[in-house]
Amino acid sequence: NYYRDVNRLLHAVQKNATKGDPRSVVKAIDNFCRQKEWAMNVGDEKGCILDSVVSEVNPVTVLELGTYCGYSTVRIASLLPPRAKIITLEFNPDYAKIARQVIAWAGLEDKIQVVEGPSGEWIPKMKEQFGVKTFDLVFLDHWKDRYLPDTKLLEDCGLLRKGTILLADNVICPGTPDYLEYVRNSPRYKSQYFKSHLEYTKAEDGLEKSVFLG
Ligand SMILES: O=C(NCCNC(=O)c1cc(-c2ccc(F)cc2)cc(O)c1O)c1cc(O)ncn1
Ligand SMILES: [Mg+2]
Repeated sequence: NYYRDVNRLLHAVQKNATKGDPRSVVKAIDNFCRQKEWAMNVGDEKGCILDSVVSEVNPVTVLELGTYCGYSTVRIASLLPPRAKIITLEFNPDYAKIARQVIAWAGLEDKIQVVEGPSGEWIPKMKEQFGVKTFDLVFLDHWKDRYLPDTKLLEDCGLLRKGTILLADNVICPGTPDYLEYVRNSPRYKSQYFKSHLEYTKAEDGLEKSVFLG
């Protein structure tokens, strides 16, 4: 089952990665997923696109929707300036448990807050619970049918500012058609597609980068 798999992924990190070295944690997960068991991390190919967007935005406040094992959380956090923070939401408690341990192995606990529960319930509480004003970068990688409702929720809660970047994984596979249609046709976004492949496979997938225009 899914939980046993993610536990084996954690053991591969603890066996093959150097404690406190985020890039070795990323490498260990990619090697495990290529050689042993596929897992739904953003992966190395799309991960490079994620890295370039994070480096370009240089965000101080990041929201990640969908932590899973913490692969992209570690990838993003390893590129952030000293005081920058990531809040990452995960619905599934088993995934959250593994992610906290992967994040600890990478030594990035101080930059990352893992929050368990449904994104639809937590987004409206971001300001009061975490003292967030607006997000500089949002990485969407959770349930594909939640991308659009959660984006509208972020707008309605005033958590996006002029220039906030939304970066969405899996817009082709598994696909997020309603979200794509929205960000590509709404006058409030400027959208761009980065063609790539589904993690660890040859299937097409890609990231959609959308700038909120206010
Ligand atoms: O599964 C939960 N989240 C992961 C969302 N992510 C995905 O579903 C995902 C899936 C795929 C994928 C692609 C091809 C394929 F054949 C199978 C899966 C790839 C990805 O890159 C993802 O990101 C989940 C559980 C739960 O109980 N509650 C809230 N969320
Ligand atoms: Mg994904």
